[in-house]
Amino acid sequence: FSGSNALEKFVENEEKILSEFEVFIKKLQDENDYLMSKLQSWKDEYSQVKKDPIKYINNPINAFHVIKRTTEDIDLFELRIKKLIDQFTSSISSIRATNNDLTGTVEGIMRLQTIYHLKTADIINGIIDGDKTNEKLKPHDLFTIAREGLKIQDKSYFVHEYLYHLQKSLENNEDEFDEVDLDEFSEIVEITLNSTMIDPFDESFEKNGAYTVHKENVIYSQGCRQKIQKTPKEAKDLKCRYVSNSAFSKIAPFKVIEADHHSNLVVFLDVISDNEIEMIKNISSSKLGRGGVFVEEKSTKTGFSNTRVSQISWHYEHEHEIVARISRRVEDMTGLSTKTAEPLQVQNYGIAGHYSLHWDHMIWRNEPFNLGTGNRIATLLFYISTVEKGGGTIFPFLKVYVPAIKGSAAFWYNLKDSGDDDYHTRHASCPVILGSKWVINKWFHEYDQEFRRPCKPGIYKQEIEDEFTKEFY
Ligand SMILES: O=C(O)CCC(=O)C(=O)O
Ligand SMILES: [Fe+2]
Repeated sequence: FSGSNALEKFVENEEKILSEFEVFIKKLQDENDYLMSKLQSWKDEYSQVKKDPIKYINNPINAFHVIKRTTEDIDLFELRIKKLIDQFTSSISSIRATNNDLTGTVEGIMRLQTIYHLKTADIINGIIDGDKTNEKLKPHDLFTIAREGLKIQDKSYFVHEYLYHLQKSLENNEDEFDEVDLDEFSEIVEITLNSTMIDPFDESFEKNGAYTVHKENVIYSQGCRQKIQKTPKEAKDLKCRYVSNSAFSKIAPFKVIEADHHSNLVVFLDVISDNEIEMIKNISSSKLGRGGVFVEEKSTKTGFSNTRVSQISWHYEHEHEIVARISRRVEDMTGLSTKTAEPLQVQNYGIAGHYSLHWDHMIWRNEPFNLGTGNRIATLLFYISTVEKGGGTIFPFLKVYVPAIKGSAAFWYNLKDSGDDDYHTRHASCPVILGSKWVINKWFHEYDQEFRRPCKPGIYKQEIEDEFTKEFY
């Protein structure tokens, strides 16, 4: 569920699963014939018993037969059926989705609801952020969503809503009762009623203890809903221009839109072709795997988290000519050296895939966060697909929303020219509502940029407790 590339495989696999299911049913039918004939001979034998049961059982051979029929013979039937089921299970085990995929997809739907304020009633009717699709949720779907929702933190508000709609449809349509296990249903209702509900649409910041987290979530939602924008006055000095940072780009300058002067955030247009994009996607497809994040404060321990739902792959210049070509281009675009940069990172987002607010640079300088060649001074982010709905990159503290448009690229400095953290560059990849999102990241390090971006004196701070924290949190 975490990448659209992987999701496409599910669709291909569904056809294979269908045909395996057909094979299985055919085998069950054959088995049915065999069992019917076995049943008949058992009945024939039993008709002997019925004539005179006491006389029958007093013969030790008959006694043996009764016992055998009701032990080993039954075991053999069970074994035959179990073997068929096992065969079916193993034939689809590597191509079916997992329970984890199911929970992840439900979590994705609820994430879209939380961030984009999508109403449960609309989702049930197939209305996705105002777009009427023909896909509706059936009562049993509501049951599954509610059950899976209970496994996810802070989603009891939606679980409650799905259950309410399920209850209503059960009342109106008696037939559907069969499809829902009512014992399990009442258990879920009870658990939900006993859990604390957090209203995801509550935008007041004064929340019981969870002040910072809550405020950050509200900012994330407001940013993705494009409610955080520069005023015309703040935007008045931003221009569109051509840049040429190298001999090559003097001949073919790049088109650039200035998005924010503070972090030199700019958006390049038409900097990677469809053909190049296809090549990149081809080399990454087989390498993509779930992207991780640091999971513990002040530790380099990484793991999977619902704050980053995407698949990534890394590519070195020697791997393929296209990687080297893009690496040369990023130097031309930015005027920075790639000598100390990280390999290209391709990232593919899946259902409601996103990357919540974060900084790209390391906010701790000491071991083990020292990258060896300085911190991540700048980021270049290519958009290699146009996302139908959602999926833009937000910089809420710069009041910038960059839409995901195929062929464009965002560039910004994570560090001030003093080398200090620029906390205002905190950014996020908004959840994809409709469509699929692919990006390429290039992270530049500080070393080797000495003459390209000379440093200036500044105050070096170890901790985040600076003016940014005071200003926003
Ligand atoms: O995909 C995006 O829009 C942002 C990705 C990002 O911030 C990252 O990978 O660090
Ligand atoms: Fe980032």
